[in-house]
This record gives sequence, structure tokens and C-alpha cells, in this order.
Amino acid sequence: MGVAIDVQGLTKSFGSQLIWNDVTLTLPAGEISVMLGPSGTGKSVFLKTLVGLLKPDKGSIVINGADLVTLKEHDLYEVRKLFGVLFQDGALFGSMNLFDNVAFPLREHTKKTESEIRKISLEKMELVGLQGAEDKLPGEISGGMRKRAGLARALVLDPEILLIDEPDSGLDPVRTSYINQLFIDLNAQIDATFLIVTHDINTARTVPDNIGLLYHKHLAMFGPREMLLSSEEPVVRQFLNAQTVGPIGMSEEKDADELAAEAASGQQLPPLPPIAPQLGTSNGEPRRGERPAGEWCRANGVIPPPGSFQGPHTSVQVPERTLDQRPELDVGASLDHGAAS
Ligand SMILES: Nc1ncnc2c1ncn2[C@@H]1O[C@H](COP(=O)(O)OP(=O)(O)OP(=O)(O)O)[C@@H](O)[C@H]1O
Repeated sequence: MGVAIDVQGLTKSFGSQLIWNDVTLTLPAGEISVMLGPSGTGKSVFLKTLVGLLKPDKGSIVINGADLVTLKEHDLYEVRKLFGVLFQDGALFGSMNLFDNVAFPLREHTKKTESEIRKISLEKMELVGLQGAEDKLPGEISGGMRKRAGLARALVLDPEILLIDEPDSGLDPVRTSYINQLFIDLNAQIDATFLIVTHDINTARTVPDNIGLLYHKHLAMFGPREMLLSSEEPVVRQFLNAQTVGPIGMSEEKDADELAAEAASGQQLPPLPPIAPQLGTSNGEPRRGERPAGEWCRANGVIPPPGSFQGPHTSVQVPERTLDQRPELDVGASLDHGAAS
């Protein structure tokens, strides 16, 4: 279970508006990847393109040897069954109760009997902690419950790929933690490939195996979590540390004058914070894509910031870093776990 998605040279525009150009990355099978980026950089457009709802101008999206971009409508329909998608608001039908919402894809896309549908739907509702809420209408429940109902619905067809758009939008930090834990536990149980779009920096730091950053109409970087979290690239540092100092401005990237003024006033990005330990499963079983903490840093001669990986269960020794071994912008767009083994 869980398939890799191999994206090569993907480009998307709407009319004359280029959204992103030449995006190349591999989402590794069974791992959790997070896509970050300032508002409007086309993260949702990327998810919709992956699932075939939007057609790219150029490039390929290869899953199990088939390129989604060139598939005929009928074959695309079949490949789409590999996907479960959780949209921002759960995208539930307001007039249907939660059970009927969750059962909907099974009734639409399978020939299962009503008793089979009931069994599967209740099982997925239990998985996301919604047992007992079957008869509630979407309008009667909280945003967090709606997201979990959307997740149960995304799971009923046993997807091999889960695309999740801003699961934390509108959730308080505690519920965000619960839903993040749910993703990690689900990933360990069902072994699907996850791609999560988020603005939540804590989620980005602790949940994924891999992180990508869309910025200025391209994929600025994509790679193992430790690579991004130890990166000295200004745009990565600014974004992952939620700073105003750096190349990203309020509406777009800052121009040379603004950056010069920032430098002249002595404003600098603060030092990198420690790399937090990756969140584990709640039952202590290893994650699908689990690697020893600090492994990427060790393999690449990068010293993580002081205090990194200091969690309840981890304490790691890493060697001296040589600066010229640091990853550079753009070069990490394809994963190189081989280097880390
Ligand atoms: N169907 C469409 N037709 C035309 N333009 C679109 C369409 N869908 C999205 N866009 C444009 O693409 C750009 C990227 O939108 P998208 O929603 O993917 O950004 P995002 O990175 O997900 O933003 P946010 O973080 O704010 O949710 C926006 O300028 C948006 O207006």
C-alpha cells in the first residue's frame, strides 16, 4: 500500500497568470510530506492538479507507471480512485447526516451492499473518533468534527494517496495537535502516501517526513524534514521561523531596495531554532518512514542547531558541519534518502 507520485517539470497557469513553473519532486510511497508556501503561491492548485481536477500546461505526474496528465478520461477516473482528498472545510453535504456523507463515495463508486457500506462507514467514523455522531448534520457540529468527518469520507475507498488541504485552518492548537496525531497514526495503520498543505509551522516542523516550499512561482526546495529545518536559505529560514525579516514580503517577494533597507537597519534573521523531534505514533509503533533522529544531518555533515532532537525519547550526537555541504536552493527538489542511509 502507498504509492510514490513522481512529478516532473509541472507548470500551471491560468491565462497569462503563471502559478508555478517546472515543479519536480517525488512524494515517497507511504511517507508524509508537507507543502508550505506563502498565501497565493498555488498550493491548493498543486493538490487539485495532482488529483487531476486541473490540467497542467506542461509536465508529468506518474503514479504506478501511468502519467495522469496524458491519461484518457476513463483511465483517469480509475487512477483517481487511489486518491482520498480532504478539502479545507471537509466539503460535506449540508443536508446529509454524517453517516450518509461518509457513506456517499461507497454508494457512488462501488456496488457494495448497504450492510457492507454500513460496516465500512462506521469503521472509518470510529477510526477518526466520530462514533455516536452518525445522525448529526454538518451544521450542528464543530469545525474539527467536520474535518474528521471529511477525513472519514476520504478514507472509505481505502485510498493509497491522501491529499489534505489546510487541516488546521479554523482549529485551535489543541485540536490541531489531535488531528496531526490522527494523521500520523493513520499513516502507520493504512500506509498511504500523505501530502498535507499547511500554514501551521508547528505541524510542518514535527509531522512530516519531507517538506516542500512553494515560493515565487517555483518549488524553492523539497526534501527530508531535517534538510529544510537546518537550511540556511533565507526564504526557507524566514518561512519556517515565521519572521518578517527575509525575502518574503506582505503581498509578494520584497524588492532589492526593501532588502537593502532591511540590511542597512541591521535587521537579521534570528538563529535557527532547534529541530524538534518528529512526532511519533500514539501507540509507540514506528512510523512508516521513520529514520533515526539526526540521520540526514549526520549523512550530510550538517550540524543541527543546538538543542535539536531533544525530546522525551531522543538525544542524538552529530558531527561538525561544513558549510559548503549545506543544501542549496533548488537542488533539493528530488529526494535523496539514499544519502541518508
Ligand atoms: N480555477 C481557477 N481559475 C483561475 N485562477 C485560479 C483558479 N484557482 C486558483 N486560482 C488562482 O491561483 C492562485 C493560487 O491559488 P491557491 O488557492 O492554489 O493558493 P494557495 O497557495 O493555496 O493560497 P492560500 O495559502 O491562501 O490558501 C491564486 O491567485 C488564485 O486566484
